[in-house]
Amino acid sequence: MNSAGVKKDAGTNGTAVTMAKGEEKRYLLALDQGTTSSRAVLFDTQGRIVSMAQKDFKQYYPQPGWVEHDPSELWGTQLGVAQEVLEKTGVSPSEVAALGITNQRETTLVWERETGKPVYPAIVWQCRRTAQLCEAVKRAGHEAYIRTATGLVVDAYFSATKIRWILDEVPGAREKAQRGELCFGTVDTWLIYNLTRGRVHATDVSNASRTLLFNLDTLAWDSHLLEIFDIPESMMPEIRPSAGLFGWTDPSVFGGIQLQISGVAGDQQAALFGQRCFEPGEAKNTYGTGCFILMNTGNQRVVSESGLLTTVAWGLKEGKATYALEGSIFIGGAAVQWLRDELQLIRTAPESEEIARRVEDTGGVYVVPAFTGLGAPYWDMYARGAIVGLTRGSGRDQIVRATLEAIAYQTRDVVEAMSGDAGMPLCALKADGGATGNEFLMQFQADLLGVSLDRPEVMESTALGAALLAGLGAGVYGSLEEIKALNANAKHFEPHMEAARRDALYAGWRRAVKQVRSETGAQ
Ligand SMILES: Nc1ncnc2c1ncn2[C@@H]1O[C@H](COP(=O)(O)OP(=O)(O)O)[C@@H](O)[C@H]1O
Ligand SMILES: O=P(O)(O)OC[C@H](O)CO
Repeated sequence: MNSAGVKKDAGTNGTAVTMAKGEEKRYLLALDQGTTSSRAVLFDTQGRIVSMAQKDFKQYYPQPGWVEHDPSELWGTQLGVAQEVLEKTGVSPSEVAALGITNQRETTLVWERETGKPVYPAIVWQCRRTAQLCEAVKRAGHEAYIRTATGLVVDAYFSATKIRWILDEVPGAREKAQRGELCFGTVDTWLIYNLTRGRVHATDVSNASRTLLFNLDTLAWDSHLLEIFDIPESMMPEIRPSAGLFGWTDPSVFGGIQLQISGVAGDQQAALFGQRCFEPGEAKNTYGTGCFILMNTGNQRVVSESGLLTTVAWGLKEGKATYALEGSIFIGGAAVQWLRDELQLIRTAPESEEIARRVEDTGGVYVVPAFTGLGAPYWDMYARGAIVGLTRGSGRDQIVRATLEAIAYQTRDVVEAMSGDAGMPLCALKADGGATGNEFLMQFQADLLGVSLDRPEVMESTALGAALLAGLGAGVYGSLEEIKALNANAKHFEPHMEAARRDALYAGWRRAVKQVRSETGAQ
């Protein structure tokens, strides 16, 4: 590790910056710009959390199905927490070796290149306003090309139709874009632009791979896709590896000190990196409101037969990428919120664990939380939730337990699809996210998959991933092996369930899912 401060780094304009002798660069600062809050986490170079700060910001729902964020609030809250975490720990920015950025993905911003003024609010990944535009793109026969080139599906989730919407609907936007006066960016790009006071317009390969405009083979913007979505190439940021120098923060940002931004990745990919899933077949599941499962597939871009997404996990060198398969589950921890808020069977989320443990099993009860349809591998948007297998003896304990188990069953559905697509079995699962506090769920998950599950001590995998990428990009770490060797204490859950019981339980889940499928989805 190179933490002593006598090395020379490339400065703002490629000039050499020499650190003062004896000045220790002992910290890495991660900015984690999420869907509901901005966080800053300060790590030491061993990957341990020193301190963190978090601030929520407002969600805007201007019409049913529309979701927006205020770009100045994203930047303002993110800057605020970054400054706060340094102030409250008394760490000087000069002790920070590098800054990493991770972010909610796909969310789309368009601003004026010269002034930095957004032409419209940020259109959030959850926003459905461009669903019809997606239908039109499919009707025009572009679906097969898009799926092959991008590894994604034609859906309002991704950035391309959101950019197109802004160009079509904001008066004057298309003309300005054609004159090269507008910049598009996902949230990482917006933060980099502001941190460097407009000097850098760039993104990393993992974020680029979520736009529907990026070609997974050439690792560049795809001119045919830009044509399909009618987006001028001049708006697009430069694409860089996830680790390496993006630029230096403006002196005005951190009290006269310039920090190098040297790690950038979308939040799910950063979590995969933070969990050190560096080998093909290694996977992580983030158990939050929904669940996001990513499996490293190495330098092989796997085309899914089961509707999973192919995405760039990260790129560590120009022209190179590590790929991943991604499957998302719409309702994960949200099912526990439903138990608490709608059914009022529990008072707090952690209470679900104690209640689930009161019974040996659910007595054949399955909860299928298809509240908003079923995602991968079913893709049945008309399926709806159900509680099946009720008997006279079924009560609160069984329903609570079955709800937690449903999170594990859905994970197994995705993992099976992934292993089939990738032709490689899952070797172990790394877990993070709020619901991993539930040890009943963690053990049941290991049992149901028949593989071990690790829950790291440092729960902030996303921020850690950004910090480690930044450390790698800044030369604090020399290799992935060095990162792997850092202390990564985890609680380990070994599978204990017999295979016959595991299979019988899972078969029951598959039958329950069948019962909730819509006629359209079941065909
Ligand atoms: N002990 C617990 N048992 C089960 N679910 C939990 C527990 N603690 C939190 N959760 C669930 O985890 C989710 C919050 O996790 P978090 O990672 O903060 O989500 P997000 O980042 O999606 O907002 C909530 O849906 C909550 O119901
Ligand atoms: O901000 P999060 O953690 O909800 O993550 C959002 C995802 O990146 C959306 O694809």
